[in-house]
Amino acid sequence: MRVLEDDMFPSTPGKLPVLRRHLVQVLRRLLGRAALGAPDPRVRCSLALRKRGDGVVGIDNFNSYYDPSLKKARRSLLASHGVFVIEGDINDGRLLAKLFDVVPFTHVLHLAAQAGVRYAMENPASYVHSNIAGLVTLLEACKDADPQPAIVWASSSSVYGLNDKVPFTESDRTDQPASLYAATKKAGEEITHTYNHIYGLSITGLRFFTVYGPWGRPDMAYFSFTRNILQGKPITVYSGKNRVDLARDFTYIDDIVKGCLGSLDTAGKSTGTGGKKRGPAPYRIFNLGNTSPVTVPNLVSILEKHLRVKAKKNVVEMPGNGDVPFTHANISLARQQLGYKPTTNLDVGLKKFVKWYLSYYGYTRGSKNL
Ligand SMILES: NC(=O)c1ccc[n+]([C@@H]2O[C@H](COP(=O)([O-])OP(=O)(O)OC[C@H]3O[C@@H](n4cnc5c(N)ncnc54)[C@H](O)[C@@H]3O)[C@@H](O)[C@H]2O)c1
Ligand SMILES: O=C(O)[C@H]1O[C@H](OP(=O)(O)OP(=O)(O)OC[C@H]2O[C@@H](n3ccc(=O)[nH]c3=O)[C@H](O)[C@@H]2O)[C@H](O)[C@@H](O)[C@@H]1O
Repeated sequence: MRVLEDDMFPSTPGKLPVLRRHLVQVLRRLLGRAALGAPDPRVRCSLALRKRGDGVVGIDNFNSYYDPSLKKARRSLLASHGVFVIEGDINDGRLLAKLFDVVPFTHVLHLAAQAGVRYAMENPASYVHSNIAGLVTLLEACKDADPQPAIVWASSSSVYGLNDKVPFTESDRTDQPASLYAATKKAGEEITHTYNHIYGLSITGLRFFTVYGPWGRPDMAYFSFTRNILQGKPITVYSGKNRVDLARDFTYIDDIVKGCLGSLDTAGKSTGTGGKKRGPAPYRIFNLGNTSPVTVPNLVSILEKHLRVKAKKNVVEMPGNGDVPFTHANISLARQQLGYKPTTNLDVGLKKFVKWYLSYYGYTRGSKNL
């Protein structure tokens, strides 16, 4: 669905005025209060915002990092709830400028990125394209917009890198990234700080900790393990040095959504106009984790229980591929300032994921395929 084609937004007044007026009317009707984001924090945040009456427009380039049909299915789900997702790249400054020209966005929830820690060794340029160049293009559009929106965006727990002080606290050092992905997210934190400092953009960076759940990302361990286990294929379980288990502070999508909405609601206004700062604006960074790390072998056991299938495991020592041995969030700051309180443990969250997975991919319990 290409709802908003580039040429539907003439910069010359008078060109296609009727279409433009019509679009403005449609979008204004839909957008009481708008958030520009991509769809799975994206899908869930968009739906939660729509449910409470906010208007939402998304943008996604539907790249093929993983199966684009899943991305398109999310878009259909969103469309059925009145959320438009424009097919476009955040590096397209003209498209963004025209969008901001038509819609007075109050907030931007920026979740588009090249995600994945290990893929950065295969395709480093994609991280620079989306997480650095794309971020700057988006910030330029926000800085020039009138009104300037408040920005909430996804950083990553990976910025803690080789930090071994647990739990990870926002003030801990983040200058030892273990992957290019982490380095681009850390760069994003510095870049957004600059736009806050010079142009008065209100910025909130959220360090998500290994997010999982329905409609999630097929490249992530919980998702690819599920696929392989159901297909009878082996899974590779990484371990640390001397076979120490790796652990993650796995965080359920609905908890992340609550943190995102809490951030949007407390963001505070941007203070610039005409590309000039008129006063100080908030710059905030929060951990959004679950605060109870689980080892990867435990993740596998929980999946086996809900799938009712035994995994074929190959345990190999973690290759030097950008992984870190463990993550663990201190969420005191988010609790105090956003009212963030995760409530879903990994067992409950994976049960919901497995239910969605079986239904989405057409498995029926008791039949030949399961
Ligand atoms: N899932 C996690 O565990 C996790 C943890 C920490 C941070 N994050 C961050 O949260 C955000 C959402 O992550 P996700 O897991 O839903 O990933 P995802 O890959 O499912 O979502 C990112 C979306 O952005 C789109 N995109 C990428 N580059 C783009 C570009 N240049 N222009 C337009 N669209 C583009 C992709 O097509 C994709 O649909 C990302 O910023 C990610 O780095 C995720
Ligand atoms: O929290 C974050 O910031 C990061 O969380 C996840 O990264 P990661 O924790 O590596 O998530 P997975 O790829 O799902 O891996 C989870 C665990 O399983 C392990 N794993 C992964 C893949 C595999 O085949 N085998 C395996 O044992 C990893 O080493 C890791 O310990 C996301 O993929 C990143 O985009 C995100 O930024």
